[in-house]
Amino acid sequence: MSEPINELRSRIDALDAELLKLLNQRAQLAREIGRLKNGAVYRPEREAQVLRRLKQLNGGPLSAEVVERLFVEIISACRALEQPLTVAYLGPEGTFSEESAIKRFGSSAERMPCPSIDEVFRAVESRHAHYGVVPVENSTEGAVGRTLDLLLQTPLKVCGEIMLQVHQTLLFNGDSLAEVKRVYSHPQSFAQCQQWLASNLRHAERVTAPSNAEAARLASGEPGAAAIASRRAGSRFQLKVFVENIEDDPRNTTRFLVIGPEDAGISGNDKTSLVMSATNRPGAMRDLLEPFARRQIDLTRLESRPSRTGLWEYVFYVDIKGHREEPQVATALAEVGEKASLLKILGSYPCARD
Ligand SMILES: O=C(O)C(=O)C[C@]1(C(=O)O)C=C[C@@H](O)C=C1
Repeated sequence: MSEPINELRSRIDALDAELLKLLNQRAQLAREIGRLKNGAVYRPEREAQVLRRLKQLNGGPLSAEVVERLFVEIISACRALEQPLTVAYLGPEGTFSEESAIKRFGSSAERMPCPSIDEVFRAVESRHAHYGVVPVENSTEGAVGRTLDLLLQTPLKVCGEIMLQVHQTLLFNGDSLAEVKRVYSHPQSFAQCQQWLASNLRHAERVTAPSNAEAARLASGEPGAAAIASRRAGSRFQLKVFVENIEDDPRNTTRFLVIGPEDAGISGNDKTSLVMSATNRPGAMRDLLEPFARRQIDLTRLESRPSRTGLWEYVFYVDIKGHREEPQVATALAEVGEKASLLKILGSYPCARD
């Protein structure tokens, strides 16, 4: 090996030794914090602040995204020294839900795949898992109705959101697209790849599966079968990545919520999720939202769902900017509470995008 490379490598060795020492010092401090804590070990607001600060400090050449990924792992390892956490998600392994759970909790948290969104809620409610990760909306396909319905009923709180750019991959072990006789996928993924399928796989039979990972599993055992799923699912079931990024909208993003026993403290850039309903009279909804408008509190989302208590009655899912404990937000919420026939505060949590 050439002299300059050896010289650079020995500098890397020295830095690695220094990094290792510093990482263990950090882990030791986290452990001490863990001993002083009463209550939850996981503090979403603090983790959001740590990541935000580091991304601001970052001078490169590492990108903000890489810095975030590295420090999520460091925090994950430190957190696990305080207490090992179990995170339930919509399984099986290889789903986008699993990817989003890793994106937030890192790989030192234990993961519990669940067969349905209902089971994720149940696992956290029964304390078999500390936290749960559930999909709530997709930028192409809209709301995930089951999650919204369960949020209305659960005693759990929303303590985080995760935005995941969803890239769909055609996984196939053959040699050409002409050999694909059947495609397995989840209905949401089919919907996200409609144009690509219409132009490239018009003649293949489409078979829906309960999850993308299950689609990959089915395709792996059947010659002439392909799956639309994540790369992760492909490597889990030994399927070749045949075509990448086949989603119709390259910005295709799914938003997930983290549910747990408590919501998050104030991080300085937060959101609050609510469900509310108004009596059935003209202008009722406008009146309910007025306390937010008057204080210039941003609404980032408004979604209606049948209330299931009466025909043509609706509940409204609203996300606002700000934390429920911030004075402006707290007084607006109190006003809304007086007017609404139902107001449930689902939780406050750090915004996923700063
Ligand atoms: O600051 C804390 O409360 C810690 O426990 C430390 C730490 C970290 O590693 O930075 C770990 C877990 C918490 O969720 C937040 C931050």
